[in-house]
Amino acid sequence: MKDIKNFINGQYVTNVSGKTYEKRNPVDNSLIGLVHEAGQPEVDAAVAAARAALHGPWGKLSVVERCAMLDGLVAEINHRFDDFLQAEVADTGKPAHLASHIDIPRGAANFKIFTDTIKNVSTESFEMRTPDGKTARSYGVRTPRGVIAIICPWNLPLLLMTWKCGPAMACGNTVVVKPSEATPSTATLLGEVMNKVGVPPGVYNVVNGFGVNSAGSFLTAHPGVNGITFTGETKTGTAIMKAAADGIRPVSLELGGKNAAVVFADCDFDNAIATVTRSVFENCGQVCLGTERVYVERPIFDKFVAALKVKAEGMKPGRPFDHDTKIGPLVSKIHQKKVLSYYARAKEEGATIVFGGGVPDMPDDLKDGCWVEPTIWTGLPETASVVREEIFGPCCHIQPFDTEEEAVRMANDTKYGLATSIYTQDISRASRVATQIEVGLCWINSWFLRDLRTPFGGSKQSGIGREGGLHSLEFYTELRNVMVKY
Ligand SMILES: O=C(O)C(=O)/C=C/C=C/O
Repeated sequence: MKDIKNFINGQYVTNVSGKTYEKRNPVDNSLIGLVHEAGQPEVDAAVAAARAALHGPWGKLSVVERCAMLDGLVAEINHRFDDFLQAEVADTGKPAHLASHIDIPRGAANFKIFTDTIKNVSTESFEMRTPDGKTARSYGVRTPRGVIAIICPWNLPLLLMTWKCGPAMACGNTVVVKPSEATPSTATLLGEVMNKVGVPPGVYNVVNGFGVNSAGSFLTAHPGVNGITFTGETKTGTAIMKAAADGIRPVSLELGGKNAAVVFADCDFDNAIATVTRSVFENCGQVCLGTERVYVERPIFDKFVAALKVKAEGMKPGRPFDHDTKIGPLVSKIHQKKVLSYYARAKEEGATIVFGGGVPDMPDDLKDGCWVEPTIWTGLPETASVVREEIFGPCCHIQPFDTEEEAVRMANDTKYGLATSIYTQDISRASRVATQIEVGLCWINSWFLRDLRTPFGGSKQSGIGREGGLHSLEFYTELRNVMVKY
């Protein structure tokens, strides 16, 4: 059984309270280990260590020296690929082939993109004539924002944590990470790698625990935190934004979504089916960019529904390292209960259940896992709960449309604005629709393709700010203007 501790000032520590909670494997509910819950004393210690590290050896490194150290981190994460893979799969239950193609490679790539970017960034400079006939020159200076609180989710634990740690540390900040209580292992393991490559103590800290009245709220309320970056549900984002207001701390928020796919009759049908299958069911539907609303032009509606049903039927659930496993469980019993409540709601509201809608019949040794069936609905109005609310499971509702205007109106009819995918071979229509849909990210004939230099983030209630490439500088640095007269 694992002993999952906090990582503060370069040391693995338990806590003053002695409080622990069980971390169970979502595949079969077996006990993975006990997590030592960080309380106010541990959060205070982590923030103090991060503050001290800003002014220690870390703060004295040049940007090139800092990026060289982080490149060592990239190599060590890749060297310990299997350790991260085992930890991530145990915490989440996701298929090993998914974690080994997405989660773990991105754990390293999320540092590399920023060590490549940050050391090549320049700042602006202007010259002006002064009223007394002399000259004045301005130049920009970027400095680290300070201590960054990183609150990250359970669906892509390593990916989404390093997507924030990468730019934060490359820009010279120090961090206190609060992983989801459901997935503490890879963030905690990363502490070993930080020590191995010589990242000074206090630069990277991990406090494990829950949100409300726990490590999460202690951290976001802490006056020693200079900025808060969060990926997760919109209602938690609202609470974090309120906490950040005290002390005027900036936030970078990537929140919930109710993402649409818009499929026109002229699409490459096989590509549309294959890609929508991924965007609905990948990671058991637990991807913030995933699709839960599918709009299909009427001439191909029946054909599309039938083809997606065949894909859902082929989604064999199973153990992560079984080669024929196509889909894993949800991350926890709590989340399984939430998703099944929406499955029941859809039935009550009169949905046609094309496929799924319940719990798959699993072998006895897996029956106690957090399993749900991949599910497809049709026949509901746009006002139905499963069409309006984020479920975050392997499910979607498919709605026919007759005109481009109708498709855009339905896709935009949501408080969210994270991601959309559009399927058509008419490039003019693709661009026309893509610029009308109110989201932060729009893929055409594709999904979840990621160029890490591009702006990433949500519109409306799906978030604030953009992270990626140079865009991360806005949140992870302070920009100072210096003027000299001569
Ligand atoms: O790909 C990324 O950088 C990213 O942030 C993915 C987010 C997925 C959320 O569930």
